[in-house]
Amino acid sequence: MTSHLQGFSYDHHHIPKIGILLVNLGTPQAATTKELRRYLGEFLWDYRVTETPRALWWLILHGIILRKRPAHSAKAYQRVWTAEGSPLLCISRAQARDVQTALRARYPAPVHVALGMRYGKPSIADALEELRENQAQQIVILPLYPQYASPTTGSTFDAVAQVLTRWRWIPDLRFISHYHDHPSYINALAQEIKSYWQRHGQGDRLLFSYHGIPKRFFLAGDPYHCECHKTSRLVAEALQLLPEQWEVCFQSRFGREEWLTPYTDERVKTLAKEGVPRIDVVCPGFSADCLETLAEINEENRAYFLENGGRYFHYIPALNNTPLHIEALTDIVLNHLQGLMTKGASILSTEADARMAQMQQLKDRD
Ligand SMILES: C=CC1=C(C)c2cc3[nH]c(cc4nc(cc5[nH]c(cc1n2)c(C)c5CCC(=O)O)C(CCC(=O)O)=C4C)c(C)c3C=C
Ligand SMILES: [Fe+2]
Ligand SMILES: [Fe+2]
Repeated sequence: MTSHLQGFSYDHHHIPKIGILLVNLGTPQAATTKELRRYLGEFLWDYRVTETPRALWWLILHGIILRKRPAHSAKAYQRVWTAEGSPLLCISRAQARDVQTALRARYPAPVHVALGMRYGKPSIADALEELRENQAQQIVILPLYPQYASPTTGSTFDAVAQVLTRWRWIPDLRFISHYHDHPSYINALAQEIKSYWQRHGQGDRLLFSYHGIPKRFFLAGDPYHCECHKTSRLVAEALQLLPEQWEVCFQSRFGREEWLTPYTDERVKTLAKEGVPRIDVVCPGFSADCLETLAEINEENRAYFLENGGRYFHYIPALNNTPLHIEALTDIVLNHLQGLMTKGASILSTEADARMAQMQQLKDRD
């Protein structure tokens, strides 16, 4: 079926099939010391994560870290583990399913969404294979890290590129390197916080807590710190908060060197000691609840706050697969798909929109 609107010849069967690759960090397959040793060994061997000379790091990793940390981490994972396994994996699966449903409702060509984990399973290789089997001709890669960081987003790119070195025929590709200021993402955060406050009341201070990175990476030019601050400022503006009502802090430091500051645990203790009775903590850098939010924030930092004289500690859950988050992720993908569709044609973005509408009409006629 061919249509000749606005000078474009458009054959419905030539609308390319789209593959979406959602990626998150990954998680151990069981909350056991043995599996944690394997998982942490893979994760912490990634040069993007440590940027330490290999020979030296091998000695530190195998001689020190992998002796004690796996048992300690296994205990932490056991506290958050569910009947269906790791929360991060369960939630990521639900996100992939729901984004696929939403995209199929909004995009006129066949869409398949696959989930890949940077470390562990399902791997990025598994997910790309799933897209290949579904004959995806164009692939959009969406790492589920709103703020770009080399150890997370950059490492995802490396892993995708590594798999593609074995592909004969490389599809059209689009890599979404960040969405820290996308209006739909900011809106989802602001609405979820507002709705939380409507149900539980609003605290005296809102802490935006992000996973840290070594300060060394920031000084070398990683945009992560800046993007965390921008997300927080945009959400605070959307909520019409005064400067004294919110602050940014960084959690989950690892190793001895200095990381991004202020540290979440120190701020939580200080606020309690200063007599701030109630704080709300939100973690916009985690697209899904995981060990770092469920155990570190909602258990450990809650305890620090209450032990030091704080009265009420409220953790506002991650966006997970809430409808507004799915809508935001779908919007982000669609923005990039429009870019892919206009490839090779010199048309303005308004005309690209018109073409989308035209394709939708073709679909409706089927
Ligand atoms: C959201 C962004 C993340 C950044 C940036 C990040 C950097 C980073 N992380 C480590 C070390 C560890 N992180 C661990 C867990 C973990 N980290 C993220 C996200 C970011 N990390 C998530 C979502 C998770 C949870 C995974 C889960 O299964 O629930 C761990 C493992 C747990 C533990 O043993 O503490 C380590 C180790 C470094 C070194 C780093 C930046 C250089
Ligand atoms: Fe799938
Ligand atoms: Fe981490």
